[in-house]
Amino acid sequence: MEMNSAGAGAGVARSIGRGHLSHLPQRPPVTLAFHDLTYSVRVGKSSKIILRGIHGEFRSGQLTAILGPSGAGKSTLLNVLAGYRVEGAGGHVYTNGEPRDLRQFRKLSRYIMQEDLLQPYITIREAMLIAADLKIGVGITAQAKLVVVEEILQLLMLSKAKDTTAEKLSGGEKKRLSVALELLNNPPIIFLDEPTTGLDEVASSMCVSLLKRVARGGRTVVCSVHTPSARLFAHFDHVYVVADGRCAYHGAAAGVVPFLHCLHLSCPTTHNPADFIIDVSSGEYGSHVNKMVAAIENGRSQKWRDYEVPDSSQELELEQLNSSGVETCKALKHGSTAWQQFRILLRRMMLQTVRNRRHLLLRMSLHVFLGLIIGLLFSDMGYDASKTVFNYNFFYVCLIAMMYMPMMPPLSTFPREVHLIKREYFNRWYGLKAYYAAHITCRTLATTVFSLIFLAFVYPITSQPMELPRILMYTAICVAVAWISESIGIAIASTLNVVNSVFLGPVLCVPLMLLAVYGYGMGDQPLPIIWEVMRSCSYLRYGMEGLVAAIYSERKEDLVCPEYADYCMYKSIVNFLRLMGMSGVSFWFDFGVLVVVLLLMNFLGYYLLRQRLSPNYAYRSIKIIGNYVKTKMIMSHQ
Ligand SMILES: Nc1ncnc2c1ncn2[C@@H]1O[C@H](COP(=O)(O)OP(=O)(O)OP(=O)(O)O)[C@@H](O)[C@H]1O
Repeated sequence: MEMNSAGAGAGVARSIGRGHLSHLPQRPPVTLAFHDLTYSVRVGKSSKIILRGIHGEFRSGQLTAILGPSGAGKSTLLNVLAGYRVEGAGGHVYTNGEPRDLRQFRKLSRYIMQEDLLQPYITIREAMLIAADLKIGVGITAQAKLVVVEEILQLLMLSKAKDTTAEKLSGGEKKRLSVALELLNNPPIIFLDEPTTGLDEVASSMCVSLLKRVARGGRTVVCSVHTPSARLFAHFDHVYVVADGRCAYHGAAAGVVPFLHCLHLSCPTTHNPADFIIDVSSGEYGSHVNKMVAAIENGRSQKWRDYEVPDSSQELELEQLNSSGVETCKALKHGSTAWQQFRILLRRMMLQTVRNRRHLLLRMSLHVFLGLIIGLLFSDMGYDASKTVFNYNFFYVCLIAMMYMPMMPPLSTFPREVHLIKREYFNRWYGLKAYYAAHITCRTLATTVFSLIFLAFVYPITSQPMELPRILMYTAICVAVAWISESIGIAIASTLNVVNSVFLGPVLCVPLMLLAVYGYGMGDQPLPIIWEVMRSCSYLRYGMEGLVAAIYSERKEDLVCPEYADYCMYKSIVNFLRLMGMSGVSFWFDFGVLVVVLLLMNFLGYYLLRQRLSPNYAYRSIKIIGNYVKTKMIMSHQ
């Protein structure tokens, strides 16, 4: 079995070696160096040091592996170097010998995270073309983009699966697609967090071989790897071992065994050198970490760096790829304008929405089902003078349906989407404004269609007035409430995870629902100012007044008192409105307030999402205060 997989792996490596990336724009090589790098986090009252003044250098054209025992700080090092974690980091980072400008560096580097965050209902080919439109933009023709995409798919051996949607891809294919998407504008530095985790031996070998090939094109490729096999280990040009936040080895992969030998630690010939150095670093063979850190000077020593002379043919390839048409670093900005990004993202979101048939069907059935149930519960009550209060309740039930149904989907799906946006936004696929505008447009369209389906059932079944202006006004208020509720859902889900979002959303609705109807039925008697203020905080209140205004305002005729009823107390609409304290309601005022609330909620959602992706000083301060209060509360509780 081992033999077979080894053979397959070698075959894969050979075939990858034949791939080309000639159509990609050429970039200048970037060597990344770091001196005295530290990273600490606050844990309660104290701070925990994760990286302890380490040094190192990752060169262009080389594939670097960051190894180490679990919890040593590999991912943290990758996050800090990629600029993904900035707060709590110290030390100096240099690119090509110059101090790193983080803003500029983010344009140069791409970070492929451990999770395969892909759009599930989009095929590989579509995903690549969409990414090409976003990243390469209109600078090249559609035909040229196709060539670039085909070239990368071939290199990453994804051509056979190019018409398969991402949800159906194997683990290895998903990983390769993540890499392929980031290769599109040929970044000079690529960071990968554990690209082989979850892959079998052959898939891991294929993945690392292609990364080596990508590196050979003049890129700096750095990945953290969990216990690589001996064969996988041999692919790496450079190995950086982290042990308890310090550098325990920094040099050529082939130098690991001689390095350990110099420290009187002999790796048995049958042992995988990667396993051995990780075992030694984790203290399994005694306390040797200090010795290793001292020998390698916490990463400063270059002694083992060039232990083996690099292959000259590889050098040649590197030369060729970087010899002509090199674009400047500044060219690595967004490839498309905000308007183009909006259109491309909207197309992608529409595709996702339409292809998620099960979800669409579920939402549709739910709206039809609730439309029928609510309609039948309040059937024919629209003109019935003996049921005026029930009709009023129908308005309220309509609002609650229009609040919950659009709010729940973003609460459960958007937190995951935020992770995807994080990756794409961090890797500079698009601007957040374009994304948010496309997201709101796509969601709004779906919500409008579903709300109309719901209203198409309840309005006629409950015998509301069949006058066009009233129908339009009723629909406008319901749809506005649905949009606001959806925006609130998005704002909550922009900040919290699924569990907390799904808890907070419905809980938050309870006071909104209570405040919406508090004080109605007391006539024109004024409420205490505090209740007036609190009531005005619930957008549902404006929804309620808007619906009442839509159906009852300026209605001259009385409602019909059925024969079976002895007495109809609320036959006169004017009297009913007076009793409810709603005599002066104005549709346009309530609709106007709802529009303002809608705009505010959308701004809030955008602001929270932006802060989640790149928090500003004020937001960070609020978080620190929040954490401090939380810690205090926990401590006082103990
Ligand atoms: N925000 C944080 N708060 C507290 N501790 C943290 C935080 N981030 C990381 N750590 C700790 O820092 C150490 C290094 O974490 P890191 O994820 O970098 O390890 P790793 O080497 O990648 O581990 P693994 O191989 O298991 O993924 C761990 O002990 C982890 O618990």
